[in-house]
Amino acid sequence: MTEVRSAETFDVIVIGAGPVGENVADRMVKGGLSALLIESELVGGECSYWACMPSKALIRPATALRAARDLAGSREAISGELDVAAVLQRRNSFAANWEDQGQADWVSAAGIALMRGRAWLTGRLSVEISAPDSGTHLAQARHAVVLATGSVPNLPPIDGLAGLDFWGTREATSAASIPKSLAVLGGGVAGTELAQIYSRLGARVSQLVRGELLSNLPAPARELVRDALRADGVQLREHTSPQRIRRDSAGFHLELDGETVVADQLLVATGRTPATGDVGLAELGADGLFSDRGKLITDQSGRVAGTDWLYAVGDAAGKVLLTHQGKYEARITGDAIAAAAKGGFGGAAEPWSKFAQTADQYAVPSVIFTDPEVATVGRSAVQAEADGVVVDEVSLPIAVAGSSLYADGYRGWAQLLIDRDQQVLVGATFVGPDVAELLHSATVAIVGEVPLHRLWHAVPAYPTISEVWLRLLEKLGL
Ligand SMILES: Cc1cc2nc3c(=O)[nH]c(=O)nc-3n(C[C@H](O)[C@H](O)[C@H](O)COP(=O)(O)OP(=O)(O)OC[C@H]3O[C@@H](n4cnc5c(N)ncnc54)[C@H](O)[C@@H]3O)c2cc1C
Ligand SMILES: NC(=O)c1ccc[n+]([C@@H]2O[C@H](COP(=O)([O-])OP(=O)(O)OC[C@H]3O[C@@H](n4cnc5c(N)ncnc54)[C@H](O)[C@@H]3O)[C@@H](O)[C@H]2O)c1
Repeated sequence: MTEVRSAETFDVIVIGAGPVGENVADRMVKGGLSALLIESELVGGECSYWACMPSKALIRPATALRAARDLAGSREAISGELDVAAVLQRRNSFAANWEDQGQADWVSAAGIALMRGRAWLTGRLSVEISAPDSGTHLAQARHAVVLATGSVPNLPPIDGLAGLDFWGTREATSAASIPKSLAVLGGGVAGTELAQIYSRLGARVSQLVRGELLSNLPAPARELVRDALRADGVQLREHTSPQRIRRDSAGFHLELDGETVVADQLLVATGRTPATGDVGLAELGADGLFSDRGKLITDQSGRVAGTDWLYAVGDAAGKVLLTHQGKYEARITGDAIAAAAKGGFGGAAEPWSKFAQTADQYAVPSVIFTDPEVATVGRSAVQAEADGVVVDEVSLPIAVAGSSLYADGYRGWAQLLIDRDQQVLVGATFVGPDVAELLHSATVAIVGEVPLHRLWHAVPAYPTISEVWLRLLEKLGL
């Protein structure tokens, strides 16, 4: 029989100390509850060590160099190439050298109890923790258990792949050196950002995309990113997928229809799935927790269908796989649990209320940190149509005084989607160097449902790239 080393009771238990788990625990402690946070790897999760932080740290120096090259005057001052060792060193510091003491200290200062080990749901409000060095522990929650277990990479069913030692995004974001050649499988956000990074850091990169590159984007946005990848030397192959992959002393061989791509290293970036398959949910014996697509069914407050005690947030909930949106869900869910524990909230939350994750449906901002950047928020034309909203589209190249001053030969594109009946913004896309900081203006307009006739009075400063707003509104007839 397994020896139980401790048994403790907390108001709430959070499984997974990524950015989302940390935030939901913090919010509940601020709401007056005691919280236990359980982590099996590094406190800080995927984002801090193998995703957002190291990937963006790898990208930035090459983007800054390109920006300097695009300006007469600063271009002439450039006398060398990127210092790859310095780029990797800077990346290491942004990944905290893969040590989590700083984050563990934050957890402790926030008044959250931390236990290291793998958690497993054993029943209603009950969790078992297998700690690497101290055996098995039990923990009981009075009010709620929150799953913030993140997501795991998908493995495409390609003949030969499963047995090979290839890179996932973890290896690509933490690599100590740059391979001479890299084959990237996947044309989503991660594959595209990393294809460009590795090309700019000196690898010969081939990117293989089953369908279209960044297929959810409008065509002109995809075209600008495609052009940039090709200009960086990425061999981009769309509408293709390897039938077989093998490895020998010459490297990885990706066998396509009629040709074989050979590369020293292979990066597989073909999407992620919520990490909810290995936490004891199946053994709970509860029905109806999962949708047909294998995702937990959660309500607006993050509570799992058919339960009054189990919640899921962030990648684990599978609604939006982005750090900032997971942290938004964490704030809403944490507040809902704290309020419910005090009898201040029960039942279903009103849309846009303190306890509803309404922005998940209507206003998710997202930035693809390629160069040019792609910044999107809200609904696409396809999503709007599916919601029964008739939209008017307006788009144009970004060509204003601010953009021409910003870079010689600035290339960009912007699109707004307008709800024809309500005359409010429902979606926006900006593509171009440094457009990420434009995005929040569109997010505010969507969340605030600002009428176009009022938006007309939001005057962009001259000369900034934001002037594109004015051109778009003029094109709409204002
Ligand atoms: C290459 C890459 C780049 C990205 N870049 C961005 C970006 O620029 N911006 C952005 O917004 N998003 C980005 N993302 C997405 C972002 O990383 C995730 O959305 C975010 O990490 C989700 O946070 P989370 O806390 O839900 O999960 P995670 O960060 O995955 O944390 C979950 C934690 O739970 C732990 N855990 C799991 N199961 C158990 C268990 N049974 N017991 C105990 N602990 C457990 C894990 O060890 C992990 O630490 C990127 C993703 C990738 C792959
Ligand atoms: N800047 C950011 O915010 C950022 C950066 C990287 C990742 N992320 C997040 O991380 C998550 C994972 O990123 P991702 O790029 O892996 O996922 P993704 O869903 O964006 O893209 C997956 C890609 O893999 C391809 N694919 C899937 N199955 C395949 C198969 N069997 N064979 C060939 N290709 C296949 C898809 O066609 C698609 O091109 C995303 O949901 C994204 O939100 C965000």
